[in-house]
Amino acid sequence: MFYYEIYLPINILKEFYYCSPLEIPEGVRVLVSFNRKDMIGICGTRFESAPEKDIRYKQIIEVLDQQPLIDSQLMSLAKWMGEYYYCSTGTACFAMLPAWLIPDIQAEVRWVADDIPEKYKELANAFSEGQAQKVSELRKKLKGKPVLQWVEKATEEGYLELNRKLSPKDKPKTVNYIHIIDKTVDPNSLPSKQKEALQLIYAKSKEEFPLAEISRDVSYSVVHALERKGIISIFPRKIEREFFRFETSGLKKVVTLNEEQERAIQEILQHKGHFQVHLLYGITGSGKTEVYIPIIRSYIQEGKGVIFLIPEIALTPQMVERFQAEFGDILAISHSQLSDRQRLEQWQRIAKGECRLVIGARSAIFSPMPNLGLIIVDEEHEQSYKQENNPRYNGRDVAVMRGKISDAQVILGSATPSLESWYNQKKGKYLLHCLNSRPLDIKLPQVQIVSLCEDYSQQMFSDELISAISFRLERKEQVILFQNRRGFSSYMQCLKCGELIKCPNCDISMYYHRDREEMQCHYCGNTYPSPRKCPQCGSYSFVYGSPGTQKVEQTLRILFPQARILRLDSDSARQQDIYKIMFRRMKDKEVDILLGTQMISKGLDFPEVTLVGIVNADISLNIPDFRAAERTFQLCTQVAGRSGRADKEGEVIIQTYNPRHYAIIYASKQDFPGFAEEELSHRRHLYYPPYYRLARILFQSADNNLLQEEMDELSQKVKNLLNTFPQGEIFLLGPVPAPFTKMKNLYRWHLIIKGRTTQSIKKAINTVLNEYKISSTIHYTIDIDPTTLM
Ligand SMILES: Nc1ncnc2c1ncn2[C@@H]1O[C@H](COP(=O)(O)OP(=O)(O)OP(=O)(O)O)[C@@H](O)[C@H]1O
Ligand SMILES: [Zn+2]
Repeated sequence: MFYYEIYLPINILKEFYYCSPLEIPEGVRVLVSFNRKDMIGICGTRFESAPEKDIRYKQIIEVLDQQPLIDSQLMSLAKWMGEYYYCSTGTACFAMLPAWLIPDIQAEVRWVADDIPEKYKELANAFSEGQAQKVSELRKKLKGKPVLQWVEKATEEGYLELNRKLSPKDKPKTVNYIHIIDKTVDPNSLPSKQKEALQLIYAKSKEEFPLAEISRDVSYSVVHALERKGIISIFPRKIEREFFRFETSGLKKVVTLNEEQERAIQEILQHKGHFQVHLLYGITGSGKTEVYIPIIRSYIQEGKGVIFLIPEIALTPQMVERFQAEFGDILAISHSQLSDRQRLEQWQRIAKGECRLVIGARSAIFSPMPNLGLIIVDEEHEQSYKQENNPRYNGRDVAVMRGKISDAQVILGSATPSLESWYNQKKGKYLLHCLNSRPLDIKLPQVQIVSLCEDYSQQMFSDELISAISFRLERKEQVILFQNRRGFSSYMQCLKCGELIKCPNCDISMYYHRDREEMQCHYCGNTYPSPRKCPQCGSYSFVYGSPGTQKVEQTLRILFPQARILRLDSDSARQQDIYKIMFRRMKDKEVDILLGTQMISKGLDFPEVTLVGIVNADISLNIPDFRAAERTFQLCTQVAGRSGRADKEGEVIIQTYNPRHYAIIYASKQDFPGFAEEELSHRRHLYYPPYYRLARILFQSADNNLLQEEMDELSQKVKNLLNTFPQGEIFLLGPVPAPFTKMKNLYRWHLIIKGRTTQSIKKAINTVLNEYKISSTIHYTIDIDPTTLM
């Protein structure tokens, strides 16, 4: 008998062992029984004898694969994640696999084929004519047989039909099409709206096309009127969900690299073939992509695999487009629009070595790429690399670890590197490569800081910004305005009694969204119609909080009635494909002013944008978080970098109530090294990262009294904890109520641990969790290297 550690998809930090007479390779799926329920797990380490003598181990019920789905390198990575992030190795393993590979044991299957091949005879016999059965029932009937393996294969081969709970993306999609019946009608004979619509339809010069193509310009009722007149028909058509592609010209861009780019490529390729982390610091618009491409090509030519991480695929179409043109078929694009089925297919193509380059957001770091040689993390400072639910990992840090395990080269690139990476470079752990200028002698934009303090209190736009916008509009150039707050206003308060409209679940003021006339909680998503009168005193007059993009848009439309304005934030982004549309309209110069939240801060490269205005730079500065200055510097520098990227000289105006804040001053000079110097000295004095490591234990409960009692007790115990460490080895903050004291109906407290080393942090966490028995009714989560402490 052999004994195996099995990794289960549950977050219990404990080892689970099962036995089997078979020799099972590490990394294959197995079926086991856990708490009397069938569960799929991943097979781990094998032992020749029982880990503990007096325990009777349960047998592994079924082995699902011959070959490991998780290779030894990814398995080492999963184990490291388990150790480092305090998640179970199982949750880490399952984060690496496409959902389709995790069979639903409660699903129903039906025999659908007419013939029965020899190999499935037994399986087919277990079905009565046309009847559906649960996989678990089949297992009972066919005891000891590889039922799950059969079911998976027979489904694949079309003998069985598995009733999966399909995600919406897997369901076939139906869209309305327009079919032109009568091509001879004179549009002028129709009422004006119908006339315009028909002109548009005829102009398509296609007999059939999706209604969506004209739905921006024509209302449905008008189209419907044409249908009633028998000129056109509207019919639904099932369409394949197409694989996500951006239209590309297909033309490779040819650039002559400048000296700095050449040097960076040379320096990096000197270390080719081995683990080494490189930090590519290049100012905005310096052409980092052109540095990545030859390095990637050089790896691919040698038959090695490359993983390229970007923060959010939908927000970086220009990058994807460039890569598509350059690498074509060997490129796999991993993004959230893929259906489970497509994700599986792509995963298989990568594992087979058909795709040598993967581009995707953080989870692409788990791609089963054989012979991995290079990992690139673009915009490595981005918070979106952090996963905020289990396993709570940071894609950038996992990338570095995967590079180490696979002996691959790692490049972290940014115009505003994280202080962690900058510090590692200063210590010599990472190698630094700089791009200090834009190619073709293109100058950085002129930046002006405008103080809102005296002259403009209460005003959204300064005279400086207004006249700069007018100037650019006159010259038919484009403007980007940045306001990092969505909605209309940050709160709504009764003028008479002071009642603030709060979220009942979270006890936080709700945002007012004028477009939908509703109040929204930006933390839990709760919404309700905005009140006409105060729910407390019945008065009809309200004051509104700080303006969001909707309010800015309203003001802009009054100030510049002629301008074509496009607002882009996650409210407007709900309309499908809005980002793609924005991209095209900006390129075709159908937009004069693009207004948006941080969604527009990344990677945009439009040659006609010559003015960037930051409406209020203080939004991110006022958050009570030690990263506030860093975030503000990053956002301001990145947005400012969208201006003047081609031959027309650019300009930036930053409006702020903190004109002398170092984050804003350094951002106005695009001086990252200067900012880093100053910020690092603050961090050192306050024992924050990168000098100390940070961990946060968040305690939550629906019962506030119970939570408080437990936390009082914990703070007594925690006092002793400090004495078990040498002085300065760790620092503890709390337990105290978290800045958001209540969220989604749960009360929240946290304990923040700062430690000089990972080991000290671990020791402290283990003591708190294992020795200070905290009531099991209190839910806790551990966040290592948290990006937010709210
Ligand atoms: N050597 C070069 N000659 C001419 N144009 C170049 C050269 N290198 C890059 N470019 C162009 O400069 C623009 C900016 O390049 P890229 O988008 O790679 O910059 P980046 O460093 O990623 O900037 P950001 O961090 O601001 O997104 C692109 O349009 C790119 O095609
Ligand atoms: Zn809420």
